[in-house]
This record gives sequence, structure tokens and C-alpha cells, in this order.
Amino acid sequence: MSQASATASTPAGETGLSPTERIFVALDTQELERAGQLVATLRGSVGGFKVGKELFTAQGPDGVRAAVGGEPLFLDLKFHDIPNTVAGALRAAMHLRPRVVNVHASGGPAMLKAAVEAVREASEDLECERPWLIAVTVLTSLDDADLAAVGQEGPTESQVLRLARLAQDCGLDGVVCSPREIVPLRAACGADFRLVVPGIRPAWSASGDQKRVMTPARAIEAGADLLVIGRPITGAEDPAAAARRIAGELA
Ligand SMILES: O=c1ccn([C@@H]2O[C@H](COP(=O)(O)O)[C@@H](O)[C@H]2O)c(=O)[nH]1
Repeated sequence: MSQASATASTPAGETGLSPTERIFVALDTQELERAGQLVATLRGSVGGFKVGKELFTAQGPDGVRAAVGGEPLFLDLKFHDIPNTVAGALRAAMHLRPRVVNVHASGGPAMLKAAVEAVREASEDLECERPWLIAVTVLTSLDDADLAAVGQEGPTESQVLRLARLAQDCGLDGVVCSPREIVPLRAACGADFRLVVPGIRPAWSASGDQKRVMTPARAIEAGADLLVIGRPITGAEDPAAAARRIAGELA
């Protein structure tokens, strides 16, 4: 992903990314060496790397810098707290110059607006490109029964749409959603709204704990902006070969 193509001001549906550049690989490991090896092996064959709570908690910001270097970074820390705390965390996160950062949409309107403001201000202060600020809707590991268990009104698709509209109204650039909601989200929120999509499973890989899944090719066809793919690549005996296989399915 080029710096320019990742900006929130990029026109609708024109990220300029090829299908393989839309793949962000989830570096879900505590080990710096392992993360660095994956980046070294996969750089150039995918669009970027996603660092989540596991690597960040184990290795901190310096570890993220060491592992990812200058590659495009999706910092997936899914902030969910009171507005002041989320704003401060995002200002701190901006020192890593991520291309994509996120919060939970269920943090509510005041938190979402504080997040938008914090990212805007920090980008100006640091004189860097503003990253996409996106909101997690309903985790891809959840289904209708799980939503009911935590007292949220379903079905899942309705809750995703509700949270996505809230995020859009509060000025966020897009959402994290499952591939199953891409089509209704495009209809509801338009082509400009960024859809970052985990729950991606090639036909030859196991779903594991993911419940709302789709193949990479179908997710791209449906209109995903970015695909987040972890274990189908990182858990493969040969991660580079797995990435090539997925790229071949997208071609
Ligand atoms: O709803 C969500 C939000 C984030 N994730 C993250 O994406 C990757 C998926 O990894 P796989 O190994 O391909 O399942 C992982 O880092 C999650 O934290 C998600 O899966 N669902």
C-alpha cells in the first residue's frame, strides 16, 4: 500500500490496491524473532502487517518497530474505554505511524468522536498521513447465539449495520466486519466507507475459532478494502507458499 493510497481522503473505491496488496497478515505471536521472520518472508507478496494485542503486549512499541520496520502497519489494538483514555491511547499509537488504527464501535458516540479528534490532531502534530480510523463492529468469532448471550440485539448483520452507521455518523473512516456483511454494508454506508475484513478462510484452511467466514476471492469480489489473514498463512508450513497460493486465487 503506498502512503498516498492509505489516506482517508482517497476517493471512493479507489485505494489503487491490487488484490494481493489488500492482504494484511496478522502477526499473532509473542516472539519478536518469529514476527520478524514472517515480515522478512512475506514482504513484497502482501500489502502489509497487522499487529494485535499479543505481539504488542509482549514486545511493546519498540518490538513493533523492530518487527515491522517500514512496512504498512495496521495497529489492531481495538481500544474500548472512556473517551479521554481512548483519545490518549490513540495519540500514543500514532507514534508508530500506523496506516490503520481501530477502536470498538460499542464504545459509543462520545468515545468515537474523541477518537476521530485525537487521530486528526496527532496526525497534524506529527506531520504524518492520517491513518484510517475504523471501528470493530461484531467480532468475527461471534454468531447470533453469542450476541444473545451478551444481551445484544441480533441478528448479527443488524447489529453490524447499526454499529457501522454509528461509526460513520461519528466521522470514522470505516469498520472491521466479517466478509458476510460486506454487501449490506456497501449498500448502507457507500463505496467510500472502508471495510477491513478478517474471518478470511481459503477453502483449504480450518476455520478455528472464526464463525463468520468467507474465502479471500469471494471477499474481494464482494468489495472488501483490506483482508486480514492470519493462521492460513502464518500457521502454514511454508507461509510464503500459502501467501502465493492465496494470491493465485485472487488473480
Ligand atoms: O472481528 C475481528 C477483529 C479482529 N480479528 C483479528 O484478525 C486476525 C484474524 O486471524 P486469523 O488467524 O486469520 O483468524 C486476528 O489477529 C484477530 O485478532 C478478527 O479475527 N476478528
